Amino acid sequence: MGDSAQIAVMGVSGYAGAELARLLLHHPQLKGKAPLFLGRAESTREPLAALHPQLMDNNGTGMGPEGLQVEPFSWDLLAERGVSLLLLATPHEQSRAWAPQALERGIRVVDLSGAWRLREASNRAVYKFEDDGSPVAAAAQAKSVYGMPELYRDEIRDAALVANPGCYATSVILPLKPLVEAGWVDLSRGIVSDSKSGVSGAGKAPTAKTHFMSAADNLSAYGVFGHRHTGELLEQLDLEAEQVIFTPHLLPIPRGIMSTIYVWFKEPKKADEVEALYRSFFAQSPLVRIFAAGQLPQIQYSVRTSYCDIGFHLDRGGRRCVIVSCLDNLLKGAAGQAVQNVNLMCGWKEEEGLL
Ligand SMILES: NC(=O)C1=CN([C@@H]2O[C@H](COP(=O)(O)OP(=O)(O)OC[C@H]3O[C@@H](n4cnc5c(N)ncnc54)[C@H](OP(=O)(O)O)[C@@H]3O)[C@@H](O)[C@H]2O)C=CC1
Ligand SMILES: CC(=O)N[C@@H](CCC(=O)OP(=O)(O)O)C(=O)O
Repeated sequence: MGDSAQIAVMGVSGYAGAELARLLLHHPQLKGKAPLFLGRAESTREPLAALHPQLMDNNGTGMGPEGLQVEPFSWDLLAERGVSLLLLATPHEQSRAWAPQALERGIRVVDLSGAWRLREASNRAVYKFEDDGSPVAAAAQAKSVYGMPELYRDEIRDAALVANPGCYATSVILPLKPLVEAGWVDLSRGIVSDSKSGVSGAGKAPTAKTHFMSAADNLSAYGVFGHRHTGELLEQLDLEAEQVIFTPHLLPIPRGIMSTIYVWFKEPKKADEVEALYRSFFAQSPLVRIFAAGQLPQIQYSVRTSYCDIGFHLDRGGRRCVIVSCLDNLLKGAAGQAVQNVNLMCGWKEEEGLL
């Protein structure tokens, strides 16, 4: 598919859409083959650079005001332009409606929303999808691959529908997966993930929660025992609800996530064993950076990159371990991971255009 892929981005006017546009416009495999950028069906055509001046170039031929346009969405336009891969950076409900329609037309999809991430109806219930259980939704769900390349690289290559993971979920699943899979974690003591996100995680529409007066100079917890990313943790780490407590917090910064994760090991471990396990698990994963034992990532190291950074501290007894992971919610938590999936689907190097 690689050379012939015509990519389209729906939701380019949003935060994640803007990052998708930036990454794809600079992608080495897409030189001279700009994606089709789409707005709502009822929108009017407008220059991409008018919407996102940060994407303007200085010669007026490429991304400048006379260059790329954002077109109103229509399936006819997608057919006319030969779109073969559609990126949906749209709310869950829109992605839920459009992904099956794209699949029906033979168009592959990478969906950045939560519409297709969850296998279990009990975990999907948090979204209250009206079509849940319908044959169309069930058929699309059956095709959906959880878009975390570090876990599902091979399945993603051939997938028709890739469900890009949640931003918090990425920051919790990646650091826990090696430890849980190795059977090291004492699940009877439970796992706690204390996770914090910058405000762009909530999207561009201002709300009471994200209003400057609420978010600035503040730190608040929310979604306790009920955040919709909990289901992703349970499914991807094969955990029972009682085995994990995940609490998100809103940080007064524009972007970036830090998850501080507390686990007990069943048996005492040495720091170099833990580091070796991480290094071996992610040896083929160019977008995960493992910090040396005792060194911890900070949000500022991974913000505006597509990396997930992981570090840990082990206590002297070797059983209590605090793991810290950081990523940029709009990149490894959204658009960067989506482009990583596009790379795999097109047969390109996983990290192409992302380093
Ligand atoms: N922000 C983040 O950190 C992350 C976001 N995501 C997911 O990615 C998706 C996009 O998120 P984000 O960019 O933050 O959201 P934004 O709110 O910033 O952007 C949403 C986009 O969807 C479009 N849109 C909204 N409603 C409709 C509609 N009814 N019909 C058509 N288009 C519509 C908007 O267009 P318009 O400008 O016309 O309103 C805009 O382009 C969401 O599903 C989100 O859950 C996933 C991981 C992280
Ligand atoms: C700070 C903030 O509000 N973050 C969002 C998570 C963003 C994300 O990952 O998006 P999905 O909606 O695609 O799951 C939240 O907690 O709802």
